[in-house]
Amino acid sequence: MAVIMDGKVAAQQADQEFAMRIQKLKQQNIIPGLAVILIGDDAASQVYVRNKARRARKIGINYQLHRLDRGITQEAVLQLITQLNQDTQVDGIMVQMPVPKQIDANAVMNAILPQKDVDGFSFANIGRLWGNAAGNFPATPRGVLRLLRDYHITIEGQQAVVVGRSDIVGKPMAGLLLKNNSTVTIAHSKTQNLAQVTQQADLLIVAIGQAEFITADFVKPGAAVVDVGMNHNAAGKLVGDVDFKSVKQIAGYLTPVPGGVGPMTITGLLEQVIVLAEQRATL
Ligand SMILES: Nc1nc2c(c(=O)[nH]1)N[C@@H](CN(C=O)c1ccc(C(=O)N[C@@H](CCC(=O)O)C(=O)O)cc1)CN2
Ligand SMILES: [Mg+2]
Repeated sequence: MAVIMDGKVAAQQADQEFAMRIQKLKQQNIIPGLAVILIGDDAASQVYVRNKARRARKIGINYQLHRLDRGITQEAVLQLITQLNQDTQVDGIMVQMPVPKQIDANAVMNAILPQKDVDGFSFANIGRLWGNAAGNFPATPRGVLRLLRDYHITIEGQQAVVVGRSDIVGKPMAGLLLKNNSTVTIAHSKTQNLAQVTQQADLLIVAIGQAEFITADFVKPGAAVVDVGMNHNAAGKLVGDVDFKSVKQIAGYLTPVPGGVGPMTITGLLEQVIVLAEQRATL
């Protein structure tokens, strides 16, 4: 039976560490600032943004939410970003995804100053990730790495398979695993013989957006399996991309949904904000 990697507990522990780091910054008169832009009324986004606000404020981050109407123009969003780019109290800016159709997500993300782009979605930061330079990297992959480390799971030299190639999770996850010396394969919906590929994985990271798709026959015995998926099954229950019941019998480690990667995504974001404020403190 797999060890269940508890993202809620790991996130609480991280928050304690973050609160202490922020205390130190406050002694230097630095308060980490995070500005979140939420466009429209996507129901899931409202929940995530609320969770971010609660955790950010609890540890002492100066959190500001900018709620924009679903019909807002791209120009108005860019104007707000310009204003936040210039605000010296704001260390990090992020635009909650997804955005409405009239907004060009790439244009918006690239308008954020690379050093304030806490999501690491701008081309400048993507280049830094793959160019092996220091930069801001996406929250979910950061959170996943932290969770693996908290459970003392070896990353270096291991066969890692990332299933999914999204810009938010799959690609940056692969980049960060490579940076940490895993041997990395990216598989996706067009991969042939997917089970044969995933069966090689010591670290299996799944982000394909298909409810309970990865069953025990995809998993190497003893592997660490990380489920990034969030789907609603036929009964309306929140489930991951991994079939928890069967995979639990064969994996060495497994994340639940909910309570696995989700809370660690917020951890990854908060940590990036604090790192940026710590950099400001050294200026
Ligand atoms: N600009 C960004 N947009 C989005 C990101 C991102 O990192 N940057 N990631 C996701 C949404 N997300 C954070 O923004 C996020 C998703 C899920 C959770 C979470 O805590 N999930 C809970 C379940 C919550 C529920 O009941 O629905 C869990 O898994 O336990 C936090 C943050 C897409 N957009
Ligand atoms: Mg998904």
